[in-house]
Amino acid sequence: MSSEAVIEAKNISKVYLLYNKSEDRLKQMLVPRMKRLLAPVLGSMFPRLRQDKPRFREFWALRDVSVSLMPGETLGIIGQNGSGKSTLLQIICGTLSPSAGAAYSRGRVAALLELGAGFNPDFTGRENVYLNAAIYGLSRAEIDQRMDAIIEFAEIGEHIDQPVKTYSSGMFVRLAFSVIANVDAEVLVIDEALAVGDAYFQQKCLRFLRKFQERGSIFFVSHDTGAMMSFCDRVVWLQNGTIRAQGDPKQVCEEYLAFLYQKHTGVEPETPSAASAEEAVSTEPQQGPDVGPGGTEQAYNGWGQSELPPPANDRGFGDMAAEITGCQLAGEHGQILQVVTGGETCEIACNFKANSDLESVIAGFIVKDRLGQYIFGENTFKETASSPVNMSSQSVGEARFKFIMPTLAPGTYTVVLAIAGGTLEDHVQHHWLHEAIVFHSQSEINTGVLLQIPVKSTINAALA
Ligand SMILES: Nc1ncnc2c1ncn2[C@@H]1O[C@H](COP(=O)(O)OP(=O)(O)OP(=O)(O)O)[C@@H](O)[C@H]1O
Repeated sequence: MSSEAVIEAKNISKVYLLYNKSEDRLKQMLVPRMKRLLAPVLGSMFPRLRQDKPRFREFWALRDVSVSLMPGETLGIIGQNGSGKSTLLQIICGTLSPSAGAAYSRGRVAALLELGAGFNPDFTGRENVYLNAAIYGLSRAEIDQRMDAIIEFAEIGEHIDQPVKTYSSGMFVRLAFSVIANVDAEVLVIDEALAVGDAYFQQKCLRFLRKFQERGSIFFVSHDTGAMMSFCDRVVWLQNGTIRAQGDPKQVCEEYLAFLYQKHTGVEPETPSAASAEEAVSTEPQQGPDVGPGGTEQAYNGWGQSELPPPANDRGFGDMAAEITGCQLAGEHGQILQVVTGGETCEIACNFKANSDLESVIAGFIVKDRLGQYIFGENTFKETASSPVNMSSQSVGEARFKFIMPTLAPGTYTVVLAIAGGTLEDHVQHHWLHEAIVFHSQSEINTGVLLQIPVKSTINAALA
């Protein structure tokens, strides 16, 4: 093992023997042995006894792969389905043995691989925490000491005392992640786990992982090139069990995306055209409420007419001199939008209440993707810079942001809402909500970009 690497996999190969029929496996075990026994006696009479025809074909899931993870490094593995990512991780974690090569690790490695791996389905969540944390070397007393933190992080409430066989996949991943987050690991190995949890928990895990990056190393498998680029120091691209490229995340991901794009050329993405986006802006409001894609019909929420729904989640911070009491993402006619496709007129609205006298109130929002990357946002500062909004204690306020929804890559998005006081450069956060609104994009983007905007394209070529 090289002097500094915390994980080193050297010349790893994994070959599976694939049999056409199940009985071939047994024949493969027995027949060559019988032939070897009989050949000395009968071999001269039956020359075919000396021949040994294999009844399987070899499938190389990995072939001569070497990777190392350095201290403090976050290494990403990308690749298409079946490229060997999980196989490599399992070998690194010691849950699968390689056909050739060897993997070593240094320090406490905590892994989140297959969902439910390492959990006993009949044990309760709490019992599984003891089981799992003990595997990572924690004593009973150490686990007792951390149990509250583990339960708090997982946020699965009373389910902690139910058998885990009753858990949803989301609850599983909450508990499993919570354990690995609390065992003082030096290295975390994570296989696409974040794709399973809900949007809130993904955000929470990402906040944890970003903090963990300051002290530990991470081995991270994902199909998500956005995650790789924002999160990893280095990326390895696996293709058919071998390393196709490795190095700078942006460069490797771009090569990978170019490869995928080439593979998919000919499939036209059905994204809204520039014309349809223009229509969305200029369309006159129709009479009565409209239920758009994913919309829930409800009366139009005009200013002061009705209360907005409470925030989807109350995680956040601030001095609470102002408090966000309600919010929504709505379509052009006030219908709440849970699903967007891009190109539709949207409005984010937010109700808030002053808990003390306030000066120069600013409201803002940020749309984040599931990895917590800020995609777009706006605040009211430029509207209020010349005539600041002041509030007296117990008064209420409302902010609205109207925009055309960009065509976002498919997935779940959350909206940060914040009420602050002061200026953009110098302000105090009264109330910041990490995930005040959750919505989903069902666009057809398949080119790996985060979002598409209406673009009018032309191409000219001179005749030879
Ligand atoms: N037990 C097994 N027997 C035979 N083939 C297997 C076995 N386990 C995995 N494979 C094959 O090995 C290849 C690599 O699988 P692996 O799960 O590592 O891919 P992956 O890159 O993690 O894929 P995904 O992104 O879909 O999870 C696949 O073609 C898979 O079918």
